[in-house]
Parts: sequence; C-alpha cells; structure tokens
Amino acid sequence: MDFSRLSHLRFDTHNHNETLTSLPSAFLEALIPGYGVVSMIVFRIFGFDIGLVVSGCLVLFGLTRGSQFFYGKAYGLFYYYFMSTIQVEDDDELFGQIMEWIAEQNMTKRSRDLKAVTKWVSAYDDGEEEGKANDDDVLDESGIFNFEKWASNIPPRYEPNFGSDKFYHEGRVFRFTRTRREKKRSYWGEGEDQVLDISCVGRSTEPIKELLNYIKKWNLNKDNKSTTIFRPAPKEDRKDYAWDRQSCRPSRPMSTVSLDTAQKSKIVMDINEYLHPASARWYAARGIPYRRGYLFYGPPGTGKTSLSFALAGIFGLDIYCISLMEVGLSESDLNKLFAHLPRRCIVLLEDIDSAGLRRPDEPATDAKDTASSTASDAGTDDGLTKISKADAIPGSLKPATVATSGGFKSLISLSGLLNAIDGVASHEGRVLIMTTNCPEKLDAALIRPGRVDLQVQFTLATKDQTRDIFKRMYSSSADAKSSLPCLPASEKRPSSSSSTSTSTSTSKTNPPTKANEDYDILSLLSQVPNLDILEPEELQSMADQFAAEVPENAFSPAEIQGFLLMRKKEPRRALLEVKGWREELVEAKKRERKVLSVQ
Ligand SMILES: Nc1ncnc2c1ncn2[C@@H]1O[C@H](COP(=O)(O)OP(=O)(O)OP(=O)(O)O)[C@@H](O)[C@H]1O
Repeated sequence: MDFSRLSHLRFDTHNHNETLTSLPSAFLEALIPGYGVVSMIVFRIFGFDIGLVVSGCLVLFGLTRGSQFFYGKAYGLFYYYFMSTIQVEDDDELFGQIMEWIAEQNMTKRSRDLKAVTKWVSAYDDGEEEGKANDDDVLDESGIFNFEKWASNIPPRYEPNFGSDKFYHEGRVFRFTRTRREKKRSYWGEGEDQVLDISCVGRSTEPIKELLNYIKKWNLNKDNKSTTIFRPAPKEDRKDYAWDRQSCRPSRPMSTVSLDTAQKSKIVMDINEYLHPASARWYAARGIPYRRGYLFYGPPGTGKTSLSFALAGIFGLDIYCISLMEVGLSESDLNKLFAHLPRRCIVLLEDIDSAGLRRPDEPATDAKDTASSTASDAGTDDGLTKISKADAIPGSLKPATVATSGGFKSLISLSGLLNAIDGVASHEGRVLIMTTNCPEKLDAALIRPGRVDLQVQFTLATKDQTRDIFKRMYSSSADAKSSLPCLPASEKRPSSSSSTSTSTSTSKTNPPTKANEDYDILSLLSQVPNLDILEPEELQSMADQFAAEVPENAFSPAEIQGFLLMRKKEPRRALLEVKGWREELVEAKKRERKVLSVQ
C-alpha cells in the first residue's frame, strides 16, 4: 500500500474541479496497488468511473458491519436486561431429554444446519433404534443375520448443530443455544463438554422452567419405558462426578419374574408405601431414618437380580449398582457414591457375600476364607483401609480387607460398608437391595433390622414356576411373537401340530444355492423351524406335562429357562427332550460336573 499517495489528498472546498469521486479514488489508490491504472483503463474503455461502484460497495460494507456491531451490542444489552436463561450441562440427564425433544421440533426439521449423531449403543440401548430399522432387510441371501447390514438401516439422529436458533412452544418464543466448552477426559476417552442455554424474553425464568417440566413429562410418557443403570465412575473421574450412566434397558415387566404371588405383592406394597411422599414426613416425625433395605437371598439363577430390575421398572426408579469387589473402590469412594444418589432410586449391592466382608476374628471355614484371611492381613499392612465408624458393633469391626476369588482385594471393611449404608452422611430415600447366594456367611450387623427391613428368599424352581416359565416362553401373545426372529418369506413353512425335532431336521426347503465351504452351515439354516403356535388350552396342558417332568426345588429358573431357550420355537421338542436333559442335569449335579452333554 502506498500511503504517500494519501498526502495528495486534501479537502479543498474552493477547488470545484475536484469531484467527490476523487476522494475514494485517492483512498483506493493508497489501499489497492494498481487501482489507478485499472480505473483509468475501465474509464477509457467503458467511459465510467469505477470509483463510484467501489465506493458504493465500501459504504455498504461499512454500513453492514456497523449495523452488525450495533445489533450485537443492542442484543447483548437486551439479553442482559430483558431475557432470562437456564443452562443445562451435558452430564445432566435433562440434556439428553432436551436433545431428544428438540430433535422432533419444527426448529430442527426446517433447519439447514444439523448435526447427525450415530450413537454408540449398548446391547440394551438399541431397543429404540431397532424400531427404526427394517427387520425384513437384515438377513443376507443365505439367511444369515448381518449386523453391519442391520446397523446401516438405522438412521442417524439429527440434532440442532452448535449455535443458536429459535423455536416456539405454546405461543412463546424461546432461544436455543448449543455451545462447546473445553474438553474433559472421560472413561470413554476425550469427550466433548457441551452446554445448552434456553432463553426467553422476560425477566422471569418461569416459562423456561415450565418448558423443562413439559420436556420431562414428554420424556416420561414416551412409549418405551426404560430403566437406567448407573455404575461408579472410573477412579480418575470420581472427583468430578460419582456415577456413570452405564446403559438403559427396557423395563422388565413384573409378570416376567416367576415368584410366589403373595411374596411379590408383599415387596411391591412395602416399597410402594415407603416411596410415597407422605412416608418421608412420617419417618421424620418419628425420628426414624428414611431408608429401606431388602435382602434377596437364594441360589444362583433364581431371580434376585431380575426382581430388582422389575421393581425399578414398576416404580420408575433408576438402578445404581455397586460391586464391592470393584478394583480401587475405597471407603471414601463408597461414601461419596452413597452421598450422591438421587432423591429416590434403587441401590443394588450384588453378591454381598463374595465381597468377603466379615469380622476378622471369625475363623476361616474354607479354602476361600483362608485365602481371604491371609490377604486380609496383607490388606491391613497396605494401610489402605481404616475404621471409619464403629458405632454399629463397638470394638469388633476392624478393617476386613480381603482377597476373594479372582485375587482382588476389597478395600472396603465391614464398618466402612455399614457407615456408607446408614452413616450420618448417607442418603435418605433410597431403596437398598442386597443380594447373596450365601446368607449364612453375612455378618449379623449387615442385615440387622434397620439395615435390612425385609428378607426375601428365592428358591429353586417350584412346579408353579416351571409351568410359568414354560408358558411365558411359548406364549403366542403379540409381544412374545414380535420378539422372535422370522425366516425369510421364501423359507417360511406352515406350523403343523405334528412338528417335532425330527420333523425339523427332515424338512425339505431349498438349500442355499451358493457353492462355498460354508454350505453345511448354511444348509442348516433352512431347517430352522418357525414358532409352533399353540392354543391357550394346549399350551396349558403342555406346561403341566413339562412341570410334571421337572423335579421340584432341584433346578434353578435360570437352568429351566436355558433349556427352553435352546428350543424356543419348539415346545413339542422341549417336551420330548426334557427327560434326557433332566437326567443329565441331576447326574451332573451329583457328580459336581460343570459341563452337560444335553443342553
Ligand atoms: N424367578 C424367575 N422368574 C423368571 N426368570 C428367572 C427367575 N429366576 C431366574 N430367571 C432367569 O434366569 C436368569 C438369571 O436370573 P437372575 O440374574 O435374576 O438370577 P440371580 O438370582 O440374580 O442370580 P445370581 O445369584 O447368580 O446373581 C435371567 O435371565 C432370568 O430371566
């Protein structure tokens, strides 16, 4: 730029030969090298002064920038004095709910600037996504389910991109702003920290609060009821937040847990009464800590976890799972976890006995316990545990840091656990469920009334439970049918009342035409049967026959369910084969064999 040319520029009001256009020309000459030559050429060829056009553009540019500047300033002042805002951070449950709601609003539908999200989903999370995929198009030409093909059918979710936009709700205009914040490290790697600002005109946040309540209700009323499962956040993140949302499962209906009806109703009624808002006042008026604890005990696979999830579903509670065997989980972590629970929730402490919590002065009774006590000493030497409270059983609650199966050391002493469960800092309003296979190994202090209010026994399958499991497996109700995969249309065959294991293996359908080394496997696919549809009376009679073949209190519901799952479309085959399976299982249990030849 040749600024020396600016020295030629002077405001001479007496010189009328100097036109107005020479003023910007002199500026442009100084700012754009060669401008004078170009303007002269244009003038000579076209006969007009290019300076007029350029100065017009400059004035427009200046006006635009100026108005932008003043608009920004004015909006800032207006925003500051006449608008209200509520901010939501991305680690809050509300963030996801708002994004889901806003994704369905007109603002997102008409926007030309969107963010497509293909979310990582866990096995349980994808229930909702599944609905969006086309189930008929998930098998390849050989009839094999292809996950990539299935996943490619799921459309991404479109969300508003970073920035601002406005939307209307119930006659009011709101401003939605999504911004990035500095990145923070999370369990899954480096994640993006985002915030949402929802604003409205007016000096009250009331309309935004109403909107957020509306979104929460909208979220609740969506068809798919689900239970969110939380686990302790990874050690390095625990100073920021205690819990990590792990997955979201469709809620388990209570009816799918086979248990004595009286027992089920007793638990449901007890929790229902406890959760009622009036109960909190009742407890407070009597000086009783507002907490409720349950002990579910019984052999493995009898439905302890299943009932916990069904209860969470029925009461719309989230589940907070803690394993005392979690590596690195210290007593202060445990206290923090209990202190950071929401107002109402279920805390699930699974397999409490295998955490090896016991009084150190108890004699070791088996090999595992011997290992435990050895490690207990080692653990104490580490100085990793300390007695934080001894009010429950004075004097006797030394740290019980032990090694259990797998060689991990639980850093939690019995006193530390008791302190977390019902210490002064502990949370009120939660439902604590502890599960165990060996209640006799538990310390009496852990299950004393006040900590455990109701003990629920789970037994090996009774005749009723066996019947129930059979009926649920083969029920032809709409729900049951829709959850079963179907064969490609060309390979469907009518169900016949005489279909058995032999009929499926001899069924003649077109073998796969592809000549490749997988031929044998692929040809088996053509023999996969379709679900035998049973009339209710027939189903009842078969369930009775099945229950008559399975000895009472000998097998767990999980074992029976496992056997039926292998024949989930073939109730008749299950009836035919139950005897062989029963004998094999009884024999295996007698000889303490872990593997079965009939499954
Ligand atoms: N009473 C039951 N009713 C219905 N299904 C059951 C029942 N018991 C077990 N099952 C089935 O068996 C499987 C294992 O059940 P679950 O995990 O609830 O058992 P658990 O008692 O918690 O076992 P563990 O003590 O080993 O943790 C689940 O798939 C569940 O559906």
